[in-house]
Amino acid sequence: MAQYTRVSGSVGLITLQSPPVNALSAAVRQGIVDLMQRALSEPEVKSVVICGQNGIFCGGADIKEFGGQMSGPPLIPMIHAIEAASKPVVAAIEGIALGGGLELALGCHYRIAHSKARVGLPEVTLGLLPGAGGSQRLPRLIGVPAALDLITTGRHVTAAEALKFGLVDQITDHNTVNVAVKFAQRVADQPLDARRISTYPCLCPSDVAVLFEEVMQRVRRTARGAIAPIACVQAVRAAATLPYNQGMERERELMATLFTSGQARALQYFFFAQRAVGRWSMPSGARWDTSKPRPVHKAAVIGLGTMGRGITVALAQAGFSVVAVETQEKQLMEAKQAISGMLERGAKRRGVAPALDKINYGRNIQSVADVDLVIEAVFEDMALKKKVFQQLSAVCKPSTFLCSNTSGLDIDQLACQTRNPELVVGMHFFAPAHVMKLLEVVYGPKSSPLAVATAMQLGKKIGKVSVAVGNCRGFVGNRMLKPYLEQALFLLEEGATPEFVDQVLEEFGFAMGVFRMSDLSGLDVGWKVRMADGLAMPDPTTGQPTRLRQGRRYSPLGDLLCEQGRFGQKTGRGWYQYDKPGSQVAKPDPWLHSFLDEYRARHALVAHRIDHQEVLERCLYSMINEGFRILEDGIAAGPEDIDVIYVFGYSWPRHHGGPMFYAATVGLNKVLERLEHYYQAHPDVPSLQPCHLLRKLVASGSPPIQKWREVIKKVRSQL
Ligand SMILES: CC(C)(COP(=O)(O)OP(=O)(O)OC[C@H]1O[C@@H](n2cnc3c(N)ncnc32)[C@H](O)[C@@H]1OP(=O)(O)O)[C@@H](O)C(=O)NCCC(=O)NCCSC(=O)C[C@@H](O)CCCCCCCCCCCCC(=O)O
Repeated sequence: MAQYTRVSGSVGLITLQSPPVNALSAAVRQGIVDLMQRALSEPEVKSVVICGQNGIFCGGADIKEFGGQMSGPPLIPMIHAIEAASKPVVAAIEGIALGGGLELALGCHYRIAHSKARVGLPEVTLGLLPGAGGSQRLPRLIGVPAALDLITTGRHVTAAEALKFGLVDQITDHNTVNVAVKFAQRVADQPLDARRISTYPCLCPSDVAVLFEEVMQRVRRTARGAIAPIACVQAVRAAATLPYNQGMERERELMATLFTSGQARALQYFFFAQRAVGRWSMPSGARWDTSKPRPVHKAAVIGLGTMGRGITVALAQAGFSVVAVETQEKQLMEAKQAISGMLERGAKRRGVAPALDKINYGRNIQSVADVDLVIEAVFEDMALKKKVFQQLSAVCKPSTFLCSNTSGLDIDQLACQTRNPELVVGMHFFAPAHVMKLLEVVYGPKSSPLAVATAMQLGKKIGKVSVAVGNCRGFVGNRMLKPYLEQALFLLEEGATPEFVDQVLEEFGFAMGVFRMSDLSGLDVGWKVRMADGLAMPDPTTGQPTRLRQGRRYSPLGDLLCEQGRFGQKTGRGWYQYDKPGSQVAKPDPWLHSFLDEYRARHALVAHRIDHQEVLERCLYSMINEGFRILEDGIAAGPEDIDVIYVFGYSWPRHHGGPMFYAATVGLNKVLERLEHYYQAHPDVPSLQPCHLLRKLVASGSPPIQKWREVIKKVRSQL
């Protein structure tokens, strides 16, 4: 919807009204078309201002409409009509002008922005391109290099940057609509020919062909199989090389391909999934909208290893006072230096002062007595963590929230060490903690909704996408990783190489295949966990068959490498070889290939040809199967939670939507059928046995992912 008022006698003011972001729904587009006609037909009206209600210009096309039948006036002719109008039209940009919102503003003859406004063309993040003329007008207005940057990254720019680009004509700190109205009055009689961007020539640098080639190569390298960034470059190339009308035709063709693509559907699903995880719920019925967080002013971090340092930086950068504790003097000094460096580099990048004074360092746990919330980040050892929680419970004020950054240990056991177990939750950060967006907030059986709400809010304040999950070994992310890693090792036993498995996973879109990732994070990390679990013991000590543990197939390959001191990048050898310890360039290692041959011979394993499909299906479907088990167990409330965790925490390619969305795209019946096939071939691998919920969903006709929660509820109520 849109509203029309006449202001100052001669200005027609059109206000977009569609909360929360004034998206260009069919009703809004209809409103604009009707009200533009009215403004143009009223002789007293000499110029027009378009603005949005509640201090927000426009968040772009209404993404919710994309899934269904589009109705109402189309955007492109609407914007053309505005540009062709005989009276000046001024966009008054407050808050945001994004996507179709900015394209609307580009169709206006002038743009006035509030100094705090942000503008951009983020369509690429939704699997689209700026398909309402944005790919053709923006390069004509601000030049090809800047337009390529904005359109291929989808980044939002500040009003100041927009002014520098020439994207807006003026910025103001005052009431933008009032300033725009005055401006509209001033330009009422000005000729409009020079204000219609579609008539501008597209100014290109002399080496434009080289520029496009370079950008295309960069985009292909970083897109990890996403098609929209490539289409964005092609659309801007059309602006640079073709007359406007032909460029628009090319934009339409490219958009038509993207609009109906699976990638666009996945990315749009993911847009809403990211927002849905904020509306958390617990099996007890506690919810985000009925649980109030308590404010946190001062926090503490215990243990300043890699994780503790990153968490300290994230808290300080967000303005929290932090007490950072490390008991060993030498480690404390090293940590202080490292944290200061991280803060200084971050501040330099963002053009602000480093938040060094937000942190007080100490060696004594007593120094956290008055904080509101503590995040324990000591070594991943249950006995050690229990001791720390006992100390914290004795030292801190009774209302202090005690959180653990464990990546998978039992939160309940930690809660049991404290006086107030209801104030204990997991806050599982991902390394590097000041960079990675994901935070798993883990509630145990005793955690209160207050503690969950507080940790979720703290996560939001430090810029994380926080997902509330239940307490189980590995929580959501690491629990699903286990069958994935396991399958990768089994594939090596059966004849694959690390390079081949990684190549398949990287072609699928992971930033790194499983073995390169394992070399990066260090093979010894998992080895220590397996030792603690009594799994990684050499046979003579336990009398266990090498390839069987607790009645299940087990691959000791990772343990055998660790026994040889091959811990990955840091030792210069792992699943790959590196020029020197610490080097990041992974090279296939002939030693490893011989080692695998000998291993197979020793265990009478006959290598068979493993193809692309088998790698993908076994690695991904076993992980997805665990995802269904997690939903069945109530550890995650819905598939969106799992998908957000995987995209933000495990580099799952966003254009595949996340593992659960991917399963829906592949078809649940196909996933089930392939798991059945592999389980039959490997009956000693329980993670390949299709879980009950997956069977139930297939039996219910494989409903769309948005309806899974209903089936999950039924399955859980029958447990
Ligand atoms: C706007 C934001 C920055 C606000 O952030 P904030 O943190 O304040 O709030 P939230 O993110 O939580 O959002 C609040 C609330 O609003 C919902 N929402 C936000 N934006 C939209 C939107 N654009 N549409 C619908 N809903 C929106 C959000 O979901 C929240 O609600 P919820 O209930 O979920 O909590 C931030 O929200 C943001 O970044 N928004 C997205 C901005 C964006 O990406 N805009 C671009 C949209 S795409 C676009 O504009 C496309 C246009 O270029 C062109 C369209 C042309 C269409 C032509 C179609 C041609 C088709 C051809 C097909 C041919 C086929 C054939 O030939 O057959």
